[in-house]
Amino acid sequence: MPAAPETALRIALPVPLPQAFDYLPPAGGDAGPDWVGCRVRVPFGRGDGEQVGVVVGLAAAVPGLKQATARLDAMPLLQGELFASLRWAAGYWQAPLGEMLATALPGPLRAGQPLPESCAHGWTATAAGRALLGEGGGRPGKPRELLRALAAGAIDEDRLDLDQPGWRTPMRRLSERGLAERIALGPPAPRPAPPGPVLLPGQQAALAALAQGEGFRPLLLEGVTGSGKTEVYLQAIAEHALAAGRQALVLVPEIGLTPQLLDRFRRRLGVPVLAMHSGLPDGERARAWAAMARGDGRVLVGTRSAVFCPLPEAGLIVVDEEHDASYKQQDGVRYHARDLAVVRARALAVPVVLGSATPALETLHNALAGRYRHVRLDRRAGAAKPPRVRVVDLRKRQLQHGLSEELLTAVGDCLARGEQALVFRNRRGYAPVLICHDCGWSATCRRCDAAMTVHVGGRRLICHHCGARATPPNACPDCASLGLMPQGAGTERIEQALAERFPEALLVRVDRETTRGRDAIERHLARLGDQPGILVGTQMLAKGHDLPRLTLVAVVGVDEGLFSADFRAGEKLAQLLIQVSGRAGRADLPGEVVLQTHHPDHPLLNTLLAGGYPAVAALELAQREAAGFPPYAFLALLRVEAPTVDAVDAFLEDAKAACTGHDTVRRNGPMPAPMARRAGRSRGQLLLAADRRPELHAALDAWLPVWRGLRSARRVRWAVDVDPVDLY
Ligand SMILES: Nc1ncnc2c1ncn2[C@@H]1O[C@H](COP(=O)(O)OP(=O)(O)OP(=O)(O)O)[C@@H](O)[C@H]1O
Ligand SMILES: [Zn+2]
Repeated sequence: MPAAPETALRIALPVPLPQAFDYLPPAGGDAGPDWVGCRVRVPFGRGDGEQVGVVVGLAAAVPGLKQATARLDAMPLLQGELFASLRWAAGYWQAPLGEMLATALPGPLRAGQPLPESCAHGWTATAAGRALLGEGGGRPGKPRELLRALAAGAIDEDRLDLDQPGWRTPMRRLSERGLAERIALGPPAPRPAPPGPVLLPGQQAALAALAQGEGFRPLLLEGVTGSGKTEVYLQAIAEHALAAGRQALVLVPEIGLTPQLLDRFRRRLGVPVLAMHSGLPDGERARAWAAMARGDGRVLVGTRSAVFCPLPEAGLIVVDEEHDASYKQQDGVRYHARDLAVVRARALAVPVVLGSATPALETLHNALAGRYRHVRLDRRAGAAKPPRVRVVDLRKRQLQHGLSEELLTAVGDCLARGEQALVFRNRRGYAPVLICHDCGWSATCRRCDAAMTVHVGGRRLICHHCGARATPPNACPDCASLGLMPQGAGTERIEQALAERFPEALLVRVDRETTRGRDAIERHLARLGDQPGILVGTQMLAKGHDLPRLTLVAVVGVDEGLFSADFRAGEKLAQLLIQVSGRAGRADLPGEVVLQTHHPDHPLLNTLLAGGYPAVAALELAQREAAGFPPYAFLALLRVEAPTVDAVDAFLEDAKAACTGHDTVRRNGPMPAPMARRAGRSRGQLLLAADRRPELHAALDAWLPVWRGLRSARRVRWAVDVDPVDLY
């Protein structure tokens, strides 16, 4: 009888439990250091349940341990800097290590599939296949059709997916008969990279800041829209990655990863540029991950989760639009991709560029404190001039579906010049609320503390928080009056109003209703092309695409943002206004921005108009400091939800009572969440704040285990959000 193994594998599993689990190695295996970082399949839970986990260490074997079923990697999949950074991330964002590691892996790897080959594959006709083609290609049918397609040369599998749907089965038949074979396609030949423009002094200063010194070099590149930040990224990649034989990672916000951008990178860099975003099939994402892990991939451009890519030969990390909220994951493991990117750059000892026209106040604060180098690009590159801004005072004005006569005239003039206008309204639907003109009743969601949005010209009510739908009543349920009226205007109503006023004009609406799927924005914009016309849309249009004929941006409904309770509201509103305004006049045509408001004297608007974003940032920073908010304090939010408010309150009371010691950490609450009911569940929270980050983390490390053990925790769902971006 073989001796029982003395060493067990310590395995992190993707389950919401803080601890790792010990297993014996699979039959015939000896646990040793070469297992660490490899995936294993293990029995877990009841019956024949299984999980794929990652070996995170070794432990002494004790009697009664179960045995792992299989080792899935011969070589560690997670190692070195990436493994260390993920451990750090799990600790920082208070996530179980197993969940953090699972979050970091593309789907197929999480499910236990082998690391895919990093090169693309294709199919080609064999000699026998070509001989058969010479004789006519055999019997008619799908296999013959495919074989004919291969006559001209190998076709890669991505292409086949596009052009020959359902090709795999007939191709297998061809391959079984020895007529076609699968081949690895080598990397495409490098193309000569065309030289970029001569850099402006600001751009040169940015590159010089990166070139200066060694190791970790964080740079805040604060450049107004169109000032040439992307040009800086491109040259920095060429210099610090490609010319040095190293890799570059570029993070972009979800809506910023446009085909236009990828195309620009590919053309200018002359090497293959891998992409990673939510629109790609899982297999493709795993392949990009594998290519970077093996060092075959040189440049990866991706959204939030691309921050988890292995960078064994890292040379540079870029985070574009670093202030963008989409870098923060809002459920599951609530990590922040920008912050992790900076941590990784430090661990990798490489430069990192954080670029934005409107930097997050946290980032700006780091730059002002001297922790980051800071280069400003104050002017647009090329011929484009900054747009002229006009504020339209709405007080006592007649409005047509939320639009003032000034705004409509400006749109009309723009169309008459043969140019394009963007009417921006960050609210989809027909109207934000349906009210009774006689008694003030309004239609609210039965399951949420929120008004229902009016859609389809008033024929449907939809809750934007839980998706509930309802038919509007014919009469007011409270007073039976027939005077029910949609109040305010969303994109749908604005589109209608514009169509009435400009019946001849080409109108394109871009919001979540009209734009499903990744390519939908592209298709909308292609429909508009270079013709005169009007775009109506939400935030989706705030950045990304270059629209050279767009000269007017009209902003409708900024006032909600001026009076929000959210401590970040001012920052967010200023960022949005600047991003949207930046769409006007990007080429040689001058741009104009029209801003409608009932509060033309609001300090935020005045500061923005007089001093731009830097002035707003200074104002907001002073307010944050006075109020003890980030970046001058560090926050963690305990979020709780349950079917009943009693369960929520009971847990929060217990959790707060368990917050012992750590007196420098302020406990605010328990209190209801700003939206106290959502989708039929009650929501509450406890806000923790500290002046120093280590104090906050020490408290969390002490309290979380206690919270987990509370009886009242069983009746609720709860999560800790470290550095929450919003308090909802
Ligand atoms: N040094 C330069 N000389 C001439 N043209 C330039 C220069 N740098 C950038 N440009 C051009 O100016 C335009 C804006 O540049 P770029 O896209 O790099 O700016 P950006 O700051 O990244 O823009 P955005 O804020 O939209 O992300 C582009 O058409 C670009 O080709
Ligand atoms: Zn609802």
